Amino acid sequence: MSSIIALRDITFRRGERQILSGVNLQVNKGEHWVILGRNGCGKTTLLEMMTGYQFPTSGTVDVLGNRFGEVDVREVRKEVGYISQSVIEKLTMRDPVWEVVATGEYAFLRFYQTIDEEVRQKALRLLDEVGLLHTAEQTLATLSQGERKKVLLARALMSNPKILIMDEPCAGLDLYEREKLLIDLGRLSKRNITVIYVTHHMEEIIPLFSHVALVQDGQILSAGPKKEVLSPEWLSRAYDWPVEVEWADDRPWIRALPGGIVK
Ligand SMILES: Nc1ncnc2c1ncn2[C@@H]1O[C@H](COP(=O)(O)OP(=O)(O)OP(=O)(O)O)[C@@H](O)[C@H]1O
Repeated sequence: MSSIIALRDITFRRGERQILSGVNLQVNKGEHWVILGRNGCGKTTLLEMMTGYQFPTSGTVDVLGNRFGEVDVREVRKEVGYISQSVIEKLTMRDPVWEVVATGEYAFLRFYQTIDEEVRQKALRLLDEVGLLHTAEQTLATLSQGERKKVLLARALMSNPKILIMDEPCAGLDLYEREKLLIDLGRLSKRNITVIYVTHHMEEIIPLFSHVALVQDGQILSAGPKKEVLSPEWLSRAYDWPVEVEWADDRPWIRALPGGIVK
């Protein structure tokens, strides 16, 4: 099995604060992972290790066979799509939607250069795939939160990434917008792409996902095939709260039990 991402013996310190310790996580080809854990446990920091935006204090990070620290991280990043609220905040709300998507083709925003017709057509095709072709000429500002997330997905796919990393893409979406976005994410199984997904909501773990990592206080509490990891025992430990898990439509649904803290 070939490794897409391998984090080995990672520790990450910031001043006095130990943010990650003893983290080992391997993502293989054909797997799609969800990372879960309480606020502040280190999920986003783990994603930053994978994208090379942070370097570990000790340990190694290999992405697509490249060891960070030994290669030009910018080259590796071309193969990695990233979707998060911070990416939306960097986009210009006054730009037409098709142009926002098209700029995903380039490693930088090309304010002063014209976009090739070929690139424009590809952007329109991807917009069509997420059901937003009719918005192509509108400005990004006129779209709903859910539509903006879909634009971000189309934009991330412009560069044909091998890995797609998503940090809470469904945050703030209503049930309708969430389900529509999840349908688009489900279609990623047809692409040769590895998905890494951070969320606080178990019901977003659609059948696409094969594996789950539970993070607690900067350590991996449990990691492996989703049905093994998403047990009431592991989840109750990860969230310090007793829970029950029910599977419906191959998605886990969680019920928090009354009664409080598990220790
Ligand atoms: N620059 C920094 N300096 C010190 N501590 C930091 C810094 N950045 C993050 N941290 C700490 O590292 C811990 C992990 O942060 P991280 O953002 O990875 O958590 P998270 O699991 O993604 O949280 P959330 O679910 O709330 O988004 C937090 O306790 C945070 O306060």
